[in-house]
Amino acid sequence: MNDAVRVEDISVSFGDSTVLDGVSLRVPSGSITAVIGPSGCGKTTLLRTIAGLEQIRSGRIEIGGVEVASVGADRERRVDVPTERRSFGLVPQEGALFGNMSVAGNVGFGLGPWWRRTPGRAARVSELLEVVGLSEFRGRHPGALSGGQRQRVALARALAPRPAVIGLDEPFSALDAQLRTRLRDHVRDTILAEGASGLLVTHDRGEAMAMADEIVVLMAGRVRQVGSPEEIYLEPVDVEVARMFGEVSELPGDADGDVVRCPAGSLRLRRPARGSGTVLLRPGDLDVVTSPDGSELGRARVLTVRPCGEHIEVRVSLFAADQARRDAEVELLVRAEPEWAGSPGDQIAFRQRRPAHFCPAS
Ligand SMILES: Nc1ncnc2c1ncn2[C@@H]1O[C@H](COP(=O)(O)OP(=O)(O)OP(=O)(O)O)[C@@H](O)[C@H]1O
Repeated sequence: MNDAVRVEDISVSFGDSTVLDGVSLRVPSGSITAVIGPSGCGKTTLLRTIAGLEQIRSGRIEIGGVEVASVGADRERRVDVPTERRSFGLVPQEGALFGNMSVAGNVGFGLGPWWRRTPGRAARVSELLEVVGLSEFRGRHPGALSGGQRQRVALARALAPRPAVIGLDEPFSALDAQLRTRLRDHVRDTILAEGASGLLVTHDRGEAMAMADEIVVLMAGRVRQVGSPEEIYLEPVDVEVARMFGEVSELPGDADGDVVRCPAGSLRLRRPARGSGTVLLRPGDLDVVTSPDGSELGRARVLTVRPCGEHIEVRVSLFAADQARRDAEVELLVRAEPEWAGSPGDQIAFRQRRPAHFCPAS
């Protein structure tokens, strides 16, 4: 598959400070890649650099198979295609629409200045308003739209000139949770149906996991991990990435091939490993045993019970093997079926439901 975006080993600095340090990533054509990372890790800078709004100090960038930026090892700038000639449509944070133009005017602006009579301009604007479901709002001004509608106008404006790639910068951060969830699917479907690919930057793991085919974890200007949402959730490269992608229990362990010994017992591993390190358990990795059948790993005391719809999340405390060392108590998250009726203070048995993930000590 061709890549809609290919970023190779780019570095970007502001004065003395290096904000992106040897970053590489790709967006395969017809897919969406999300870049996720904590505030200040360089997400917006990365998007602006691909768009041509910041310059690289080294590396190279290709969009739609065309080299748009490149700096050689000798630091000589070889290629630097201006923003408007890169096939990249940027949807900035909170849309950044023109308040004095109508919805149709904003979308048409994506095709170039209004006085330029691009052939088929009116038809393309109508088509896009239809696609984003805003045909009846074409004459309105952005001030009279909801946050979600404004984002859809911003997306239509970015899609207007048929770019190879749409870059989305925290597109839903100003919207409420319900609307955010609905718009995710709509935006993903629209981008792909228009034949474009997407590069989403966000700090919201739910957004990245719901929208992206591939996730790039960026930390302090460097790529820490690249993988599918499932890989990053179940096999994070380290504890920091694991925590970023949801609740996780961290236990010290000693791995020996397919098995790791830890305070929760001897657990099967997803991948063979050796030596000491940290066992990372997602809530769905262990579950509460309601009818004992010999597969139990151990017993624990219930601390808290949290119903989550499809299942119940139960925080438990393991009984320290050594009764003299009560301070060695370990907390774990386990999952129970919705019909389970336990409460804090109860004793439960638990078993392993899914192989565990292990990060060797570095
Ligand atoms: N034009 C600039 N001049 C100097 N420093 C800048 C400039 N733009 C960004 N920075 C710095 O670069 C770093 C990365 O900023 P960037 O906005 O890319 O991060 P981010 O991951 O998008 O953060 P957030 O999630 O908070 O938006 C920050 O330390 C920021 O202060």
